[in-house]
Amino acid sequence: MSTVNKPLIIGVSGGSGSGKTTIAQRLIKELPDESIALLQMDSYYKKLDLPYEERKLQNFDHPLSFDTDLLVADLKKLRAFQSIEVPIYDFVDSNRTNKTRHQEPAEVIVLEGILTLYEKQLRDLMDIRVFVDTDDDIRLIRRIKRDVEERGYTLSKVFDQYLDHVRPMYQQFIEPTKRFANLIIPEGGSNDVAIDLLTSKIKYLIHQKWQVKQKRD
Ligand SMILES: Nc1ncnc2c1ncn2[C@@H]1O[C@H](COP(=O)(O)OP(=O)(O)O)[C@@H](O)[C@H]1O
Ligand SMILES: Nc1ccn([C@@H]2O[C@H](COP(=O)(O)O)[C@@H](O)[C@H]2O)c(=O)n1
Repeated sequence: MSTVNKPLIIGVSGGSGSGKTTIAQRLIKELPDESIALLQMDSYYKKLDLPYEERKLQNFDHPLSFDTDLLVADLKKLRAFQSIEVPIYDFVDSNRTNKTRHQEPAEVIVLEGILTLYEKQLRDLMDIRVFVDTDDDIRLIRRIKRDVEERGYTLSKVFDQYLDHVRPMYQQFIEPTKRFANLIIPEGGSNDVAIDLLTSKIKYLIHQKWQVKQKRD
């Protein structure tokens, strides 16, 4: 399939709390005239057949905690302009629900998540690869706030999980994927220049595709 006949796929990676979701949402806001679908890798955590007490102790920062096969298959469907059923994940229950949400295909797909640049199969589907690079202390502060306020975790649970899983997995698997990025964005969602550059590049690529299509038709 030629690049003209497929959507633009943007991968946004970075550590937990780096600002990936904020960047993805800003892109959607800055491109009001484009059809954009946001896909979050968090939706693709594997279903765990374990009691709650064991589930919540799992390592959710390891590549094997994701159903990458399903994510790759869904991304390929979106790339072929087919709709998908995205699994719905419950962070409070620490498990995938039996529910899904319908996702229509779009001209631009933004895939956001801690390990989006880890799997070659995913990287190969992307037109632009972004790594959001935010200092560890800032990411930890944001994470404490979010997990306590939104996910009902205790401070002790947040600290244990950070030291046991989040920090070592970031160092082992997530941070090394920076070298696969075309664009590294320091300070995440508040980096207006980086957002402007990214938005302009996306608009340029869409325009280019449109021009090739016009010439061909
Ligand atoms: N530049 C920023 N300044 C202040 N707070 C921010 C900034 N970027 C993100 N946040 C906040 O930090 C938290 C984590 O950001 P989010 O975009 O969800 O990160 P991620 O998706 O990488 O985990 C959110 O509460 C968000 O509002
Ligand atoms: N049951 C779960 C599943 C995941 N996490 C944490 O979520 C982080 C990834 O999401 P971000 O939006 O922060 O990028 C990841 O670091 C997991 O530790 C969790 O705490 N519980």
